[in-house]
Amino acid sequence: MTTMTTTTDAPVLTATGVTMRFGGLTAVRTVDLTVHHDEIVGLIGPNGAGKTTFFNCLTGLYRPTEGTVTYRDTVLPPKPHLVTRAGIARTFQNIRLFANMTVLENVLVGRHTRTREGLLSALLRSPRFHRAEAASTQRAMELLDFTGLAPKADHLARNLPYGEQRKLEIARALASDPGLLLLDEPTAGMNPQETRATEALVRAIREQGTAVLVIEHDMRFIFNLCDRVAVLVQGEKLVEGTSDTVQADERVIAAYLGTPFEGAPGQEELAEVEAAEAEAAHAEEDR
Ligand SMILES: Nc1ncnc2c1ncn2[C@@H]1O[C@H](COP(=O)(O)OP(=O)(O)OP(=O)(O)O)[C@@H](O)[C@H]1O
Repeated sequence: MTTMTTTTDAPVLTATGVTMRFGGLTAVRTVDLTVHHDEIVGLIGPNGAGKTTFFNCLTGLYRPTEGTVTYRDTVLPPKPHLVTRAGIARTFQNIRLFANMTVLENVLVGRHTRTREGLLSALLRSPRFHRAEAASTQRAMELLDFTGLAPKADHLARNLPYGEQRKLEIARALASDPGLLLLDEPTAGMNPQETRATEALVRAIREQGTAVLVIEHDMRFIFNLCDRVAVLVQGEKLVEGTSDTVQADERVIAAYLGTPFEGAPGQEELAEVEAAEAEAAHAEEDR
């Protein structure tokens, strides 16, 4: 298991020079990013900008071609289970629940990295195993309460409406008691009411002591919620700053937000951005 020394003011996440190449394509290029324990940080950018690839580097699904990822004071090995155990949990862009398991069981699955009981103890169904199981169930129920899903604990995950399935993914991720939660498009497919509820949930998660890094295309969600926003374009961090700074940045408007503003970039600059997006779209088609 990874050992770590925890200091209160160290960032929970420090990504340094993270680069990910797939053959000739550099999906993420020397990206630095920090997240502190009390922050909600947004990661935005056009389709194909490298946001999910960056998440995959942070969570050990990909071994970055270059760079390091540090959780508090520990450099993380690129292994998902070690990253989870260290304190980083995530949700995915496409819902990944166990459809035929109950809501409670799905959260219990997320608890396993925090359960120390070995196989032998489980097979013998020792008193220690029963105590651990009861504690896990209690924690899972607390999380279902927290996310508003407790009344549906016994329902099959596949029978939940879409917005609740997304909430369940968050509850399951929280079951590993993370210090940092990564959310990949948590409001995709949600109606405005569900989106506002998710906003409140993310704030509550931060208030409970878990920092959040969130990828989202809903700009109202991002700018309402985030203390800081980083913008990726073609794999590179274009701008990072407060919501106000990022919204007003001409390069971000040109490359992503696309809202007309005074002193808009010239045709040449816009053509460059369109070409960049077309290139990213071709790369996607070629996958
Ligand atoms: N496993 C892979 N192999 C090859 N290329 C990949 C792989 N994963 C991603 N890419 C490419 O890397 C680039 C970044 O993709 P990524 O999915 O990270 O973008 P994104 O910003 O998350 O996009 P979206 O907002 O559409 O989810 C794209 O050009 C994509 O085609």
